[in-house]
Amino acid sequence: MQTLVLVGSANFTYTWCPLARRHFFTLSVRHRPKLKFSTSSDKACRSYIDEECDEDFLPWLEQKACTKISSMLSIGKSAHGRALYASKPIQAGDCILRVPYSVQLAPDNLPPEICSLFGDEVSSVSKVALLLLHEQKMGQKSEWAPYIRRLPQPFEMHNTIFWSDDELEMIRQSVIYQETIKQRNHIEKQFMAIKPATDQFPQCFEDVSLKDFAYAHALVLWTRTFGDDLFLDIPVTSRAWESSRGVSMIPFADFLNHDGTSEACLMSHEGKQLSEVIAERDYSPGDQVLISYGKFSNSSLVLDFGFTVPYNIYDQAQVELNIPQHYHLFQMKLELLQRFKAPAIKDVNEFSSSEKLFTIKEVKFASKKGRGIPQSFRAFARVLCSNAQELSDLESGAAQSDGRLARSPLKNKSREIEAHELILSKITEQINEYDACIKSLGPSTSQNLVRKHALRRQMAHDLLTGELRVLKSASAWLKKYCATLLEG
Ligand SMILES: C[S@@+](CC[C@H](N)C(=O)[O-])C[C@H]1O[C@@H](n2cnc3c(N)ncnc32)[C@H](O)[C@@H]1O
Repeated sequence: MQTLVLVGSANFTYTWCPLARRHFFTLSVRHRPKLKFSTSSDKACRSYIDEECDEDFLPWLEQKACTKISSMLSIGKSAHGRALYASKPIQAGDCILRVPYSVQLAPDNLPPEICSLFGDEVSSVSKVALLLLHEQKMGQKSEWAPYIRRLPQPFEMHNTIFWSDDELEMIRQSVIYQETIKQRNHIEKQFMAIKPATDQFPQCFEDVSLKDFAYAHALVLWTRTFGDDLFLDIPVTSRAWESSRGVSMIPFADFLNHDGTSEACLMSHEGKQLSEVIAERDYSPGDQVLISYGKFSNSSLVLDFGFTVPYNIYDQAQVELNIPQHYHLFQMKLELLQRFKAPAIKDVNEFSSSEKLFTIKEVKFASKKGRGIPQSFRAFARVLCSNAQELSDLESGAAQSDGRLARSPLKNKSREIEAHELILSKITEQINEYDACIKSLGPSTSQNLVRKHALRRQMAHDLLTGELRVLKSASAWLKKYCATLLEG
């Protein structure tokens, strides 16, 4: 992306785009729709405008907020649903939208008599999900009706929790398969937790099923990305941001679509009690304005947002190392790894299960250090391949340095090769499985596929090919590393 604008201050909190805590944001212009240009730029950007939504939505929201929200953006239609387009020339530094907290939907919008019945186990996301269902049930009487009816319908949602068993089978190879099941279980537990309270208000929640709740939950969704040290424990939401009011849905701003290469982000300004987006560059009328939801891999995107991008530079793959309990000096190695608290090993249970999932990112072939393959993974393999004397050397080496075990190449070259070949063999196994899985997806052009299934098949393809690309990059680097050691 191009120029960056410094807009941060102590009063800003940056959410929804968790990594963009760098105090600068950019907006990007992509997928400019084919416009029928006329002499008037105003006319030019009208051909893709969602007339029905554009005419009443913003005036309604501005009236509710008692303030101007945007004079520069129009609501339009894109290949990815609703989107925001520049309606007039925008210059770098312009504030293109500003949504006060007062017109954001947060847990405290739920009637207090309902909220007071919830225990701590009911999450903020579940509360906002219930709020959506409550407002939906009120129909036109809801003060949020113009917003609620513009939210995607269940049939438009493609998060993996909504995939059928057959569809999920397409991605069994990916860690997303298990994450999807975990997320379904989480939603079910949340539903059980809210039910005693909602049962007391049949007028508001009668007939609300787990399916309805899962739909509303996915619109707000809080989850954690996994396997990536950078993202661990950082909340991710599908249409919601987090502010001092808790997880909040921000009407209008949530019509912005995602571009992973953009640095753009929506900022919440606690002092002014509003969320805003500042333009960092000029826009012409008709440009679609996109922001980044975060530096997410396709696995995060498909799980949390229900879409993938064809080539995702943030893709990553998980490799599992299963070590048999009878492995040479198994207990001694586990004890050593635990004592030195290698980041790869979190707790005793993980040790005794003898399994570890490592997250790999794309490795540049020319990279000297093999950036992308976690150091913890290589250290783990080094420890596993060492004999008793070498373990003792590793232990004293760690104690004398920064306390981290086996971070440098093993002195014994053939042992270093053995450790990396162990990783390589796991990755090769996985590459073969991914290859087979991708082949079994069948051709993308099959006439027999209904649109929904074709879309999900394409997502499965994007997901698997991205993870395969990452695995292959690691494999190529490891082969080169071992060959160099052999030659040396
Ligand atoms: C915050 S909403 C953005 C507005 C949305 N298009 C709508 O119609 O309301 C996020 C949703 O938009 C869609 N979306 C956003 N960016 C996308 C992209 N780059 N590719 C595909 N779908 C995208 C996905 O359905 C996603 O769950």
